Amino acid sequence: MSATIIDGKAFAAGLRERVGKLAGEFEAKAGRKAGLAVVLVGEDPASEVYVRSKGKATVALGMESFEYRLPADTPQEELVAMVERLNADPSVDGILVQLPLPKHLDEKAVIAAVDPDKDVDGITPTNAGRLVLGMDTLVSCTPLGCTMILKDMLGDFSGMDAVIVGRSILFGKPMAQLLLAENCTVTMAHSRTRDLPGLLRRADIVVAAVGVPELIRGDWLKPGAIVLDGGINRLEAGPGEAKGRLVGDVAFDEALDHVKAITPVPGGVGATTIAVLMRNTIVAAYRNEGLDLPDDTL
Ligand SMILES: Nc1nc2c(c(=O)[nH]1)N[C@@H](CN(C=O)c1ccc(C(=O)N[C@@H](CCC(=O)O)C(=O)O)cc1)CN2
Repeated sequence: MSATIIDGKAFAAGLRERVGKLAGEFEAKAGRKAGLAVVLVGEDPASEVYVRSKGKATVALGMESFEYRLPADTPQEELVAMVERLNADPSVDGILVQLPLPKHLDEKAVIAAVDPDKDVDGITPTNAGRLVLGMDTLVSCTPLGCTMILKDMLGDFSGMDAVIVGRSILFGKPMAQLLLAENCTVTMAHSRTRDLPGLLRRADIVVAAVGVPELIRGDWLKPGAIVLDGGINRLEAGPGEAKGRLVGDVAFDEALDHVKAITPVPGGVGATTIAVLMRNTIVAAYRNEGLDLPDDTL
């Protein structure tokens, strides 16, 4: 079987174009640009890259970017105080605290300090609860990107068996809620799951977000499955390589022989994350100004 390789970059480009138009219309209506504040604590190299890309994308789409870089030893109270200042700032529509935070910080308490109306990560207790209750809310970017891709590909996927590997607050848990809302039969697998190959062999949809390079082998997958790989794992650099290769949680080359469609790494669901963040920011901006979003294309 020759699988379709799902192009996350093309999906992201289309979404960015729609967000850019809405950002221009927002500025004309509100008399100001929509604004996204990103807070980075410490110097994790991957986080630095993501934060820089978020700032660039925000500006490129005609929105305002506010970037805050705090030292790795920032005390909890200082970080929470910064979040509270951003909550009160009317030029800020979206707030994102880049994760992971340094170990001494209480991640859950910091997230809980974000105003749910500005929570463009969709992970405050209020927004996580709203998602569970099936209410309209801001939703974590990568799982929302996965759901948008599935809707584009399949339209209706009611009744399909979906297995999610990984139970993080940013990915696995919101992904499960989104697939439940689409009437999938959802199973969550994780590090203590006893028979992962057995579960996966029954899955029409597999979403991997576990952070273990190429954990999921091709012959664990049901023929004709759709695989969304959210793993971004950098392998050790080989001889003569400056950097190791990026691979997902699924053994991609093996999977190609089994599945109907699969996202690559890089260029798959990870590549949609920042475009969806832009989408969440413009949605938050319209809502925060009490404006109706002009169309349904987001
Ligand atoms: N507060 C948050 N923190 C983190 C999130 C998040 O959604 N909110 N997600 C990840 C990191 N992340 C954004 O922050 C992110 C991950 C991946 C990509 C991306 O563009 N991936 C590319 C490859 C990138 C590369 O070459 O390294 C791809 O998969 O094609 C963007 C953003 C954790 N933290």
